Amino acid sequence: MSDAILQVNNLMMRFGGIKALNDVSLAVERGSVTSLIGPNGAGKTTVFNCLTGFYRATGGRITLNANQRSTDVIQVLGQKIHPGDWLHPARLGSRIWYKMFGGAHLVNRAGLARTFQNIRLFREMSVVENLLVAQHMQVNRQLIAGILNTRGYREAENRALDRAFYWLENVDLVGSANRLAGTLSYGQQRRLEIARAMCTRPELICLDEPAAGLNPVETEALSQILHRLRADHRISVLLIEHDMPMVMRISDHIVVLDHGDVIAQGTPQQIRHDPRVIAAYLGAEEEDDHV
Ligand SMILES: Nc1ncnc2c1ncn2[C@@H]1O[C@H](COP(=O)(O)OP(=O)(O)OP(=O)(O)O)[C@@H](O)[C@H]1O
Repeated sequence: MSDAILQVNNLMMRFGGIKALNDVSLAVERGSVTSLIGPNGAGKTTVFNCLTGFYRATGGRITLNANQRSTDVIQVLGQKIHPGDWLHPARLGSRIWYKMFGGAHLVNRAGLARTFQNIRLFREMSVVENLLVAQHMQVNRQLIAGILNTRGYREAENRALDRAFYWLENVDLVGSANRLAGTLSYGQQRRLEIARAMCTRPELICLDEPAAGLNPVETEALSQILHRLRADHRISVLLIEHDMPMVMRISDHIVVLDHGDVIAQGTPQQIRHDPRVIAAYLGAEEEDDHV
């Protein structure tokens, strides 16, 4: 039986006249690694941006089933108010509420975290500070509690520190905890981004090209981390990646986008031999060289 942590139905995204996403439907099974692949400009990052609230989708439905509840992502990001809503006070009230207080933070709180194609760390902060900042939504932030240094405040701070070191250990960065994030190697910064996302306690993590710019040793270390996220922590992973050997090795399910449409989905074995994928993404005559 299907147990999808993320269900995307008929997602559409337009930028003026450009249709970045036409009609995208996909599902991420709980505890799986699902990869989103496709040629440059296919719409992969746009899907991530719609999932995480960086863009407000033009149409479709996104349902996140995490933290023991179902979240309508498009609703919590805040939708336009339509004239018909005035006839339904409850719906109108909810729309006004999410217009005022909704946003990407609610998607994160519902159990989804992401990393970016271009690394976005606080470069002038230490590694551990980057992880503490990520937790500010969960930590007791009351000004008075901080000034009085109450027991509750200290306990919350200690828990945040424990969680930061827990994830630093998982991504093999404990030894660099006090270094400035900007001084880490590229591979280390990528791993720190994953640790930072994990500090927000997601059940689904969306990684945008985490292997970009990594050497083979770093790529292997990254694959191991993703394997542990799933095996040891039951985290579901949605991955955008151009490194085909890695995608084929670690994915349970692959979704292929081209020009804003899903042109194929299936197991790595099925995708490897799908003629539409080969034609659109890899070049039919170069099949053996790339996959
Ligand atoms: N903010 C934006 N404004 C206008 N067009 C955009 C915007 N964001 C994306 N697009 C367009 O949407 C299409 C899909 O872009 P997207 O970045 O999602 O592709 P991608 O599959 O992630 O590509 P890549 O593999 O190169 O990162 C492209 O034609 C792009 O130019």
